[in-house]
Amino acid sequence: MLCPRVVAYRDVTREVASAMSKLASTLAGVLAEALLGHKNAPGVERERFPEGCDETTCFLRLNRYPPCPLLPDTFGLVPHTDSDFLTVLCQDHVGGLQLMKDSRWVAVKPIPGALIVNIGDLFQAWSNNRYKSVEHKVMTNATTERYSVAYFLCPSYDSPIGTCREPSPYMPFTFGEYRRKVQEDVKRTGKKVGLPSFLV
Ligand SMILES: O=C(O)CCC(=O)C(=O)O
Ligand SMILES: [Fe+2]
Repeated sequence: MLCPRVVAYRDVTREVASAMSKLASTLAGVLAEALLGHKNAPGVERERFPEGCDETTCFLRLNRYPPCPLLPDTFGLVPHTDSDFLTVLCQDHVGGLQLMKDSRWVAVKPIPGALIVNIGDLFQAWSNNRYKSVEHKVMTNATTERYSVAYFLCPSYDSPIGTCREPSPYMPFTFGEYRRKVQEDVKRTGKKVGLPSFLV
């Protein structure tokens, strides 16, 4: 039998996941429509976009960043882009998230109750680069532990990512092929190459 505290956490997690999931798919549908210029274009219905995403393929991650008093400027998370369609992020009051804007790192100020939405690599590919996968990182705090919760909107591994309009600057690929290539590139070069590996 689960203890009452575990049950309470599980129920809260379920509620948070369900709210973030609704928000992520609604936003993805709206952003797709904005590019296609009309609702329910052939093969792209707001409720169905992105195809292949459901509760078995998307996931929620709890990030914990312990305080780091000895070394200032330590990464909690190294600079990266997310390998999904989009990410809905909830951060606590501590701060530390930064994103790349106009070649400079900009701190994302925590606002109580606000969610952050980051475009991921798959949306950049599908949109033919109209939407940009944002590079971001997390810096640790010397004295205070930080938490964030991230919901990743991703499809099944066999889902083709496709494009909003041909010709696409990218070769056709499935999410599984993308993930494998990212891992291969990391092993080979020490870092994620991402979409440039799929340019035509
Ligand atoms: O903790 C954060 O604010 C960012 C988390 C993140 O970028 C990730 O989980 O991919
Ligand atoms: Fe991220």
